Amino acid sequence: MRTLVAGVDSSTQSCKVVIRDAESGALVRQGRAAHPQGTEVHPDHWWAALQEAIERAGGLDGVAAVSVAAQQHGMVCLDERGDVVRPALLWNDTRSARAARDLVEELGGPERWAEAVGSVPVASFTVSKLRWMAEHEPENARRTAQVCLPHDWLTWRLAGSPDTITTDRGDASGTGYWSPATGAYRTDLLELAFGAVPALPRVLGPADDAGTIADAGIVEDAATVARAGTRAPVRLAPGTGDNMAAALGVGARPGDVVVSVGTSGTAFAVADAPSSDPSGAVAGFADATGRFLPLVCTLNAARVLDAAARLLRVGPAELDELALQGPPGAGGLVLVPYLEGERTPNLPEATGSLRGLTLATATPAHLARAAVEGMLCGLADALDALGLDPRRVLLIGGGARSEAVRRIAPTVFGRPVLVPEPGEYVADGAARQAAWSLAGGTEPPEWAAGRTAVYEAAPTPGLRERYADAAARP
Ligand SMILES: Nc1ncnc2c1ncn2[C@@H]1O[C@H](COP(=O)(O)OP(=O)(O)O)[C@@H](O)[C@H]1O
Ligand SMILES: O=C(CO)[C@@H](O)[C@H](O)COP(=O)(O)O
Repeated sequence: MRTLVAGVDSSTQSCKVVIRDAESGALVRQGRAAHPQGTEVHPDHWWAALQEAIERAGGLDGVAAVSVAAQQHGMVCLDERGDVVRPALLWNDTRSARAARDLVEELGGPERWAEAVGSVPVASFTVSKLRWMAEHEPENARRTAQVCLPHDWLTWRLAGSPDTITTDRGDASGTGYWSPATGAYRTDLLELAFGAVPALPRVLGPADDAGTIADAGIVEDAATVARAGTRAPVRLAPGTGDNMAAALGVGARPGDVVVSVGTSGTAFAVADAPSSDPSGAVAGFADATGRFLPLVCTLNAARVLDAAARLLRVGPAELDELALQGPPGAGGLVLVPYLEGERTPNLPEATGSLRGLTLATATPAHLARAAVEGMLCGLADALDALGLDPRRVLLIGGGARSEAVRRIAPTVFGRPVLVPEPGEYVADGAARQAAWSLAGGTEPPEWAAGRTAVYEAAPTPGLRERYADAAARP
């Protein structure tokens, strides 16, 4: 009988589960469930969505190992008994913007942070959220005995909430108090931010053992339980942050840049050495293979398309049609997509804007085109900020399902774009990590890569310049 592995992507908008053959990587079954809206969410909702997604994927029957990847940075605080202290503040919650600015100043400037942990904190980082809580909710801060991240918490719940919580290098690198260069916590920075040092998860290596799923870890129907009988223990892999898992899922190699159009927009690359950018644009994360993952993140990606579709009262397919009908450059109409504030550039209080509106550009097609182009201009800036000359640019994430995004991306990026078959690359990366934890060894198992479509088009003259001008003058 073949061995199966399960990969979980507990990201901002939903939880996805894929079940794959551990040896070949072939997809066997999958399921998903929605997460609530909002930038603070009680972790119990993630737990409920995980159960639902597992059920929709046909349960864990035959699965030998599970790995959970999840949205990065979210602050999950637990009390002495392991109960959640308050709803988690997510990566896209910007109330901690001032706390981040204060922390940068208190340590002596952005260079000091980049040197210490590879990244300069912005509102998204866990360290900034902890400072916000210490200042605004002292009673919750006092009750906080442990701090962990979304994937740590879900893995721990699957294990039946044992004494120790675990994490991995990738997710730890998004806290702001763990150094990818030294592989150690900087509890001095946590103390600076929070005024105390709560217990922190143990940082596991890429294919380490994070325990086994407890019987109570998954809700299963009676028939499945009866079929399973005395089931072999289901191993838990370390899990990781969603971008780290995406890199593993898409098989990113040095020389590739991956651009993900999810709730966040990210551009990242696998690197052999740690990075540190004092400008704060590039976060110097660790990856899920023992390497590193310099990454630029925007707060506004696929939801810009959702917002444009809502304004135009159309669905995603019609938005695509409209955007492709609109002229390249949208006749000078520019949408600056700071709908949730922005992280790169660091403008947490910014709002979106529309420039170049004339009688001629006041059409649904121009607006749809400007929305896709504006969102992609933000990502092109992210790509440029990495400072690499990539061999391949791979486009993934929910937004890459849009034909307009796929066809317009090369006109904005000024280079060909490779689009892997639409899929759940974060969950796939987690599944590959689960297979790796079963097989052992120093590298993840080789799984056959799917088909990749190449999109090529001439760059649209003046587009990036008009966007830069509009973004600089909100
Ligand atoms: N066919 C489609 N066309 C355009 N956008 C799509 C399509 N399918 C999904 N999306 C977009 O995918 C987004 C979710 O992307 P996803 O990567 O799953 O997000 P996350 O992982 O952050 O929860 C939605 O906001 C939606 O805009
Ligand atoms: O904050 C970051 C990266 O630093 C985000 O990329 C989050 O990890 C959320 O990811 P998605 O839900 O958009 O995939």
